Amino acid sequence: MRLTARFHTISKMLDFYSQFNPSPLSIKKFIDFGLNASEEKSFIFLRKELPVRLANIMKEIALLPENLLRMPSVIAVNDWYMRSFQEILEFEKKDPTPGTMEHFCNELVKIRNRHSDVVETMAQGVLELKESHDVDCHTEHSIQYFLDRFYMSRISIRMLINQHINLFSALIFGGQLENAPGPNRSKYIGCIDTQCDVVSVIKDAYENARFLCDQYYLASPDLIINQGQHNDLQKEEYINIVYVPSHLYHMLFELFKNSMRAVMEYHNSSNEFPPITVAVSKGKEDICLKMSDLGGGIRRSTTDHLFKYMYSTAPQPSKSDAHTVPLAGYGYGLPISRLYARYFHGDLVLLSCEGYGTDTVIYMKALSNEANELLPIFNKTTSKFYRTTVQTGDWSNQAANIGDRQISINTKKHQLPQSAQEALTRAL
Ligand SMILES: Nc1ncnc2c1ncn2[C@@H]1O[C@H](COP(=O)(O)OP(=O)(O)OP(=O)(O)O)[C@@H](O)[C@H]1O
Repeated sequence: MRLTARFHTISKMLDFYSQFNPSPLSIKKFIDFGLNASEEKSFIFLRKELPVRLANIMKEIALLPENLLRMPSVIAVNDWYMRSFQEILEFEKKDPTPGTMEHFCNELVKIRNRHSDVVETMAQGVLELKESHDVDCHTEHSIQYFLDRFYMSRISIRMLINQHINLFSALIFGGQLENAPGPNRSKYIGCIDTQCDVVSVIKDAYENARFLCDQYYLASPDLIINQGQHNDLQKEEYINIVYVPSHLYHMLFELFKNSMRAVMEYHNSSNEFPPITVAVSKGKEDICLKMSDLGGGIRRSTTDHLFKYMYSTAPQPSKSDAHTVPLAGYGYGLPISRLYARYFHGDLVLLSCEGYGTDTVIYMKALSNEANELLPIFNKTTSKFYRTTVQTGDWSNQAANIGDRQISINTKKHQLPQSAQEALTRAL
């Protein structure tokens, strides 16, 4: 097919599939499906659901600011999405024969590998933009909105692909998780651990972060875990959750790295490093993990920026690092961890006291039927968002309200003369 004709067909298919809303699944649904796993059902579901999720987010890529779309890394990411979208559409009308389903599984492995560097590459694209252009408020606002949705969509697509591959790939026996430790295999349904031992994931993440910390600072803070006494439901020794352990590990590892860095830097003149404490509790609604450090805390004015993709206090990685040190210094640790928490309707909240330390709480839904996927939907509201300019602030600090944060801008409004302002202040 000629190139323009093919482009026309893809864009028609994108229009078609983006009309559908993605179908969010709960952890319970993933489990129920996995227990009576039918490859044919999964194939039929995914050959529609994957193009729907891809098309929904690809329509948003097209709405990004022109400057960003022209960055080489963004062009590369866009190209991967186009290819993967097309490859899945090849199965649109095929009969679910064993051969077709095996081919489908192999294609999913190929797609998963193709997209493994998407986070870093997109981050690189944003850096390329920052280096070559002045980024205005509106562009920054759009990028923040987009990246939250784009990365969330990616988490969800990888979840679907991983479940299918883990359950049905001939290469992974018995549909179990590749790296599940031997005796634990039966607890896994795809990549979900039905009895995920929260404390062992905490210890695992701590040990790996501590390894990095020891290498860099030649010392590291100890870990104290408090659990059980806050356990609202049953006074069991170990708190278990039905969850994706790799997601929990990702969040904890990022938080440990941050806390360790803060503790080591804040107490650099002494040989004593206060421990990091993690409290674990199980309530009726949530399982909560609170990590507390005495690393000197964060300024309140900085806290507003911590979940922004365009902010990091760590040095930016050089381009040559992009494939060797994943995410190092992109400043994506907190925003991506919060997406993992929110993906199944949990959350990640940070509260800091400057001059003292920081508490970070991870919330996870305690009930698997309430742990529903949170997915971005492409619709008129989405398109309108990218077109809307930043609104003029209506508080005296001349700030524009943008979602849950504030950005200072210059308003065009005339100010009262100094004497009138003083008179007004006195009158009040
Ligand atoms: N517990 C903490 N104590 C003090 N400062 C913190 C803490 N957690 C985060 N920060 C500050 O927030 C910034 C952003 O953290 P984030 O994890 O998002 O990115 P990063 O650590 O800079 O880079 P990356 O995680 O991508 O390697 C950190 O650079 C650090 O300055």
